[in-house]
Amino acid sequence: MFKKIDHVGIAVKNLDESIKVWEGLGFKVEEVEEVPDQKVRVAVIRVGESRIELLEATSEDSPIAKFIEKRGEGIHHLAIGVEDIEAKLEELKRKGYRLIDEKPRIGAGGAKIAFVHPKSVTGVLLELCERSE
Ligand SMILES: C[C@@H](C(=O)O)C(=O)SCCNC(=O)CCNC(=O)[C@H](O)C(C)(C)COP(=O)(O)OP(=O)(O)OC[C@H]1O[C@@H](n2cnc3c(N)ncnc32)[C@H](O)[C@@H]1OP(=O)(O)O
Ligand SMILES: [Co+2]
Repeated sequence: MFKKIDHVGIAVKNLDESIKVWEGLGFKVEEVEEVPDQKVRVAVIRVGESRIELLEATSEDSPIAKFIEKRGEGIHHLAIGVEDIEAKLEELKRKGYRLIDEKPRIGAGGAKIAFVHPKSVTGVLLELCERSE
């Protein structure tokens, strides 16, 4: 059911500056994409079969803006690749996990994504991610 660690999301204040930092480390940003539904701009770095997502808020009410206000920059979420996101959501709902998204939404790269509340996952914001690749 779980395919791989799809990506780690990192909340940053300024995407362009953060890209310089991460590329200085030797990483390569593959693409930068805005995801209006999530009020974020994302820089995607591939690392083997996984990705790092640098996330900048595109509005004051973005979840990233609120996160940074409260906790500063840093690791924001863990995304796991799944075969069938609807089936997984059903299962977790049945088991009593607190779902932020009952139905998947469209995320970066057109993936189907859904979040599970950190209060249900030992303090980790968990993202389920189904890609058609
Ligand atoms: C581009 C796309 C993609 O991959 O394709 C993305 O990733 S979009 C990535 C951006 N989109 C998202 O994050 C969407 C899902 N996130 C959300 O719906 C929200 O951010 C929530 C996770 C529900 C938190 O929102 P809320 O308004 O409740 O904020 P809050 O500060 O009151 O947080 C409530 C409690 O959760 C904790 N909390 C908040 N954000 C957290 C995080 N990222 N990791 C771990 N804990 C977190 C807070 O410390 C607080 O705990 P205490 O009460 O103990 O202090
Ligand atoms: Co993500």
